[in-house]
Amino acid sequence: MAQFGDYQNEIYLAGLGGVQSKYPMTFDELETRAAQAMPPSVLSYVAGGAGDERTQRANVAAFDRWGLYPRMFAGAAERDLSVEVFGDRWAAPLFMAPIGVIGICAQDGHGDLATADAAAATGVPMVASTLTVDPMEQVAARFGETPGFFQLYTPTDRELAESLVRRAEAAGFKAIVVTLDTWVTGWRPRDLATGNFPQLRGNCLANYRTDPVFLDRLGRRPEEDPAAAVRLWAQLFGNPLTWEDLPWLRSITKLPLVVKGICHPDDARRARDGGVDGLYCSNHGGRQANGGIPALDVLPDIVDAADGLPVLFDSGVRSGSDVVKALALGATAVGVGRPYAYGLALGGADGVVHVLRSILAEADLLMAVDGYPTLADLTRDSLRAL
Ligand SMILES: Cc1cc2nc3c(=O)[nH]c(=O)nc-3n(C[C@H](O)[C@H](O)[C@H](O)COP(=O)(O)O)c2cc1C
Ligand SMILES: CC(C)CC(=O)C(=O)O
Repeated sequence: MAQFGDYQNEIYLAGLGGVQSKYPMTFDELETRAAQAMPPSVLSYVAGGAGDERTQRANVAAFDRWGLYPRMFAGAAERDLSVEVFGDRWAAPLFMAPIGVIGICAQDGHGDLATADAAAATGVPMVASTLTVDPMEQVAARFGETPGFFQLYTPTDRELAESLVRRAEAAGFKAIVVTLDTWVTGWRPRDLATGNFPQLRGNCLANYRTDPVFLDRLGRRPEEDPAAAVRLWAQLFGNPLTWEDLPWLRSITKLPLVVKGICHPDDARRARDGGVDGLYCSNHGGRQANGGIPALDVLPDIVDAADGLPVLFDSGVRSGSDVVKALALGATAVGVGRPYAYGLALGGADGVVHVLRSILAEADLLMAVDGYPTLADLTRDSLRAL
């Protein structure tokens, strides 16, 4: 049976044949090399966070406070990392978190399509942002057999929101992920310093300029007046939802509904009671609020409050061992964010595939050497607080 850890052998065999991997093997080197490959404003957009980025750093550091117990005589020669998520069996509990305007991270500007290609090649699902550079239908068409989710930034115009969701359903997305923490962007000093953040807007309109409701509101073709399209987008972009809106959100799709940004157990309980199908514990990678709590620290409380509902998790995941720890703390599946954006900057779809395969290989080999043959073997008791 093929195992994710086999990627290690491939790399060693290539090395024996005199071919060294063209991609970095650690996150730090990945970020350093990607930084050289990206235009400064794109780099500051991807790498930066809110305020002095304490929460962003704390997300990463939180993983250091847990250690995995090694278990012997466990016979983990073969591992099964597969997991069922909303009726689909994924080969591994890993997915690509939504990254708005990810297209601009690729050298050719079509990073959404390249990310979808990487999803098809690896079986690792992509959560496509509302803010893609290419329309969602084109992104979804590249998924192959791999399921994909659509992430909704809920516009103030309900009809527009419903239209985006209808299109996502028709395009074959398997779930709707509504992001609750970014109806306005947080204070982001790096973007403020480059002053280029607004330019991103021109690149993130694909799903709007192809939407009948948006076009109706615009009243003319976007090419006729691109600035007007950007203005309308900015005006409609973010809706500060309240609990009163949850029944409406629930009503606009038959697909599984997941809410992203849940970091308090009371919110988790209330969302569960409101009929969502999954919770997504994330603090947006520290890009929205600084001075917050590392997402990993609240994950166990969210899992308890979820009371059996699937819990997706991201924020600070940099390696396979991070993935294993988040799973042991109860995540159903774990999201990779910035690392795959850097892979994209270095090698397009191929670079993303390398990042995902490396993370999966490390997770798989850790489960092998530490004696955890299946995900069910990973529990909170597998971890010791350091
Ligand atoms: C450049 C960038 C753009 C993002 N855009 C979105 C987005 O469009 N929608 C969304 O829900 N989250 C977005 N996020 C947040 C990610 O989904 C995820 O929560 C975050 O990257 C996790 O933090 P990490 O990358 O440090 O692990 C974005 C993150 C980055 C780095
Ligand atoms: C353009 C932004 C609103 C996308 C986003 O969610 C982010 O930058 O974190």
